[in-house]
Amino acid sequence: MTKPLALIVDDEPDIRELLEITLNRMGINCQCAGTLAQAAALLRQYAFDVCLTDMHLPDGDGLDLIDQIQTLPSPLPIAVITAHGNMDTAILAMKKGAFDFVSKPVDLAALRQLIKSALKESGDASDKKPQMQQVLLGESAVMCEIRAKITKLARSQAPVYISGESGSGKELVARLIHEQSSRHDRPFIAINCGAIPHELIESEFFGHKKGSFTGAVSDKKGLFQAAEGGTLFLDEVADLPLSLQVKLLRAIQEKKIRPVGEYQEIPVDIRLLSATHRNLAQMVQEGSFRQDLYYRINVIDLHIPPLRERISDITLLIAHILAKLTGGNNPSLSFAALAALQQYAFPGNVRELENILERSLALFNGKEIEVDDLNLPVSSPNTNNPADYDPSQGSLEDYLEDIERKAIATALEENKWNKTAAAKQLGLSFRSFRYRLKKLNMDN
Ligand SMILES: Nc1ncnc2c1ncn2[C@@H]1O[C@H](COP(=O)(O)OP(=O)(O)OP(=O)(O)O)[C@@H](O)[C@H]1O
Repeated sequence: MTKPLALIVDDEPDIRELLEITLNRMGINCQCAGTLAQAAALLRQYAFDVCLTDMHLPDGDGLDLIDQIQTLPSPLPIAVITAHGNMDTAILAMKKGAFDFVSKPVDLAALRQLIKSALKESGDASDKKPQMQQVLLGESAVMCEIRAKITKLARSQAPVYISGESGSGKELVARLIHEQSSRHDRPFIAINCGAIPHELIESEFFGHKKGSFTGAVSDKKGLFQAAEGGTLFLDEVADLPLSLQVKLLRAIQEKKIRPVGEYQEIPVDIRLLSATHRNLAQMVQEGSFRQDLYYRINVIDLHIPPLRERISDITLLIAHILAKLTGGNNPSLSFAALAALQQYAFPGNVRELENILERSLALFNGKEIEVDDLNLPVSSPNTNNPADYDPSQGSLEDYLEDIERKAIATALEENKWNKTAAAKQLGLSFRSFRYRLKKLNMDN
């Protein structure tokens, strides 16, 4: 088996040597460069598996090298070495696509861990990825973009902050990032930060030592350690008490935790993902969420739009949810029921759609799900859609045709007028799509 090859870029010969010896001991061959120009020459000459670079170089900085590596036909994981405490540079580097960072003075154990993860990542890119357990459905342009982003983000260690309304799919997105990452064979630990009593939260996160407080009858590992090597998903991160926010910030910055009642810090290797349906930026302004923590967890921001803003995804979601609930024996939905769902604002997003369909299955006549079976609350019309039906303005048929025309026009536009793709997005066969175009005089 050929040994992996690393590119080390640092202008200080002593550091280059230390890094080279450390990597050689891990069975990794190295090429070293003291400047950006030398690094560029080596990148043209060799196929590297990983790159480790200092930030300050005589002819530029590490960020330039990140840019350069992103333009390679198959970009390799690049990690940056930052000055101690300079998290801003580390964040900037990760925003630009760096895999991870390590701060000076370089902790060799942390460096070895980082290099192992990076090599696993570059190896996994060519290996077969695991079969996905979950799917993020939706053919709207925004959902296609989110899927592409997930694939890209899975290759990095950068903290991702997933925003979006309740039930819009934030946890699903977090699981997908984990499943597609090199950490997929390690734990994915999801914590609902709002569900843990404040007095227990520190011990839940970081663990505790026996006797450190009443009730601590034995040593206990916390969730950070449970997620070792994997991903920690902090759901409802806005609910974290301020006292824990300081400790979390330290854990992220130092990549170390200290269990309650313990003197020694323990290194931890986790990928941090977080989410909330609340407006975290506003909470920072109000002083109820620490600004420094906000910047650390929000290195990459991924926003999931509410379902009412991607109505074209509804048909696909309905088919998927009904198949899941009925084991593939999908009942059909009347046209009016579908139109009613397309008109609905879904304050609870996809989770609410799941609940509505589950309830309707208990109520429908066994043939077709009708509007009444949906039991939709009357108070939440979708303001992204045409106004409520008013019989004085025309027949129901005209009204429904209008909705259909708008849905088709949107799908065509989103798919750059590709009819096959538009039909797929709407969950229609091509034949039925063509028929509708003709019926609505949209086929010219
Ligand atoms: N695009 C999608 N494709 C398939 N299923 C989805 C999609 N979006 C959401 N779901 C499903 O909807 C349900 C709610 O999603 P999820 O729990 O990820 O939402 P959330 O935003 O994390 O909610 P909360 O803010 O309440 O924690 C789950 O069953 C999830 O699998």
